[in-house]
Amino acid sequence: MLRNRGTKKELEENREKISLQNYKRQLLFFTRLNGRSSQNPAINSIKMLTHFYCQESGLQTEFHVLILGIDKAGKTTLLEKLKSVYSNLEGLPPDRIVPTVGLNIGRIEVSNTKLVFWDLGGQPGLRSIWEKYYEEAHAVIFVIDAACPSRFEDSKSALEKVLRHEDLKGAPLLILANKQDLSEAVSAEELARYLDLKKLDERVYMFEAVSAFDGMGIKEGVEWLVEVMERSKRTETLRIRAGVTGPT
Ligand SMILES: Nc1nc2c(ncn2[C@@H]2O[C@H](COP(=O)(O)OP(=O)(O)OP(=O)(O)O)[C@@H](O)[C@H]2O)c(=O)[nH]1
Ligand SMILES: [Mg+2]
Repeated sequence: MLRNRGTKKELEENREKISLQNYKRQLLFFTRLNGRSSQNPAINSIKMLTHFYCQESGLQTEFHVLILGIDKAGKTTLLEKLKSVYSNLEGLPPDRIVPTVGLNIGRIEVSNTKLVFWDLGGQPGLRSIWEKYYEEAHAVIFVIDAACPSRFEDSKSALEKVLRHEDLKGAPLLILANKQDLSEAVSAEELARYLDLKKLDERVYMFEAVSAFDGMGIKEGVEWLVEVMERSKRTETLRIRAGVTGPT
């Protein structure tokens, strides 16, 4: 009898394992469909179901966004502003922000999409750390001090190095011309002309004029990023990889 009870338990455990495997397989299939718009109502229903399924089971996609740029560009000030704009948390005021040495993390939710920001230090000696985060990043925000032309060259070469890296292949890129509250700041168009980036051809990207001080342009930039990350092939690749190599 004891043995029978054991067998029943084993059977139940097996059944659970199989249904979990099936569920994972279905999820993989659904996530492959997810992000592509379709004329077929059945496909759209599946996509909606997937969204609901993922949310209910805590498997809602979380996007990892790297905030890069040279030192003093305004990355941490931007992160704190993002927290104030999109959550109930009051971000640190600019006068309490110090140069970043390690990593600052910020979590926000934009129209039901969870975003995790990784803000790294931009001092020359710290830039070699950036690449450790590339593989897991869904997208990159590259911040430039638009009011400081003497440092545009440094920003350009740092950004070109980022774009050349294999681990960031296909990652959407949002380039921010920051500090627009200063009268000497150049526009996003002028900055784009100056940078004249050659490696942008096949990448989804956008230039946006922002001020991490007063929040100008931030919502437009972030909402664009969410939209492109949801449709991005890279997101699909990261999802599949997480499904295949994640815990069973
Ligand atoms: N006027 C103005 N100043 C800004 C803005 N954003 C940042 N700053 C200032 O620029 C300086 C650098 O800002 P941080 O946010 O620390 O820059 P960072 O890019 O994080 O620098 P690192 O951590 O060293 O890489 C600080 O004095 C900020 O107050 C902005 O939108 N407008
Ligand atoms: Mg910083």
